[in-house]
Amino acid sequence: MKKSEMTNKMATINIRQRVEILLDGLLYMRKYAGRTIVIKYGGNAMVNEELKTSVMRDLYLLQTIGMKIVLVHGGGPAIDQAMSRLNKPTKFIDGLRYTDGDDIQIINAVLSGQVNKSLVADLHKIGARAIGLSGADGHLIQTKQLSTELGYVGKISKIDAEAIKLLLNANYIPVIASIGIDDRGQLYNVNADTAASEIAAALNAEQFILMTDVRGILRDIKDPDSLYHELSVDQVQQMLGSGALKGGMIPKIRAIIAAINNGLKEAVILDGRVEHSILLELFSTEGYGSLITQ
Ligand SMILES: Nc1ncnc2c1ncn2[C@@H]1O[C@H](COP(=O)(O)OP(=O)(O)O)[C@@H](O)[C@H]1O
Ligand SMILES: CC(=O)N[C@@H](CCC(=O)OP(=O)(O)O)C(=O)O
Repeated sequence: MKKSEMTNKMATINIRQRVEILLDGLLYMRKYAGRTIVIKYGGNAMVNEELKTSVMRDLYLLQTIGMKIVLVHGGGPAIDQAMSRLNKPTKFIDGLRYTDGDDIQIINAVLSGQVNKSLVADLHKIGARAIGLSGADGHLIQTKQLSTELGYVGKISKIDAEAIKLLLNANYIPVIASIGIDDRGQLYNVNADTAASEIAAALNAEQFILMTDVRGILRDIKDPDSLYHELSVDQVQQMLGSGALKGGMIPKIRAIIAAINNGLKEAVILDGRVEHSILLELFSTEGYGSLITQ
């Protein structure tokens, strides 16, 4: 066979494969069309710029094929950097950052300003329409003080999802920073997993995806192959009690349990370091991360 014939044959196979992939995907596109998907993005999964653009492209694709995408973000590493530039010590109590009167100003600037607008800019760069909000806008994330010990760390008392719905109906991707506000206009620092969980429940989302820097829930934290593909909410509750989950995984699992108790069918913990992990999760029967079900 001549070289040009070989190339033509390979091109045909590639096109065939592409068509088959599209047809396979159709089933899932129909499943999620018009449905709301809340994605929590933050931590170390958000640090790599190339990966960040790739995640934004996946979100744009999902929106283009008819899903309502809501992006809720944290930015712990960006806050750490700002604090260290300003020589401010950082203290965590049970995974939550002690936040004094100065800190909340810095954290608001980093999350609502720097991180939020950089995600909006990334979405804009690839052609998506996004609008950045903090939880203070449209009194979206209404909070009270969680405890005096933690300073200005907020406990969510109510989500007013009106602004999100307006943006989704106008075909924007809302990008939401995890800052809360109380009745007197005081801002609060809110854990982004918790904010995303409450927003997912308020929107009655079809899917709640938490992107992080591990494959999902691991039996042995040092062994990425020990991934739990599927767990029930009772099983993860037991794991919380037995100490099998540590550090940042604890607020994540608590957020998932709360979302499911508030009526969500399921949630997924997904590896934000792997390109297109969202598409691999949503467009396959096997999934890709750890699925937690009712
Ligand atoms: N059983 C477990 N399976 C997976 N990760 C775990 C487990 N227990 C603790 N972890 C830790 O939780 C971390 C994820 O939480 P965190 O770093 O706070 O994420 P993010 O910054 O994305 O919010 C993982 O990097 C891992 O070190
Ligand atoms: C109260 C509290 O701890 N708030 C978090 C908010 C940011 C966050 O949750 O960011 P990640 O999702 O990147 O971890 C913090 O100050 O780090």
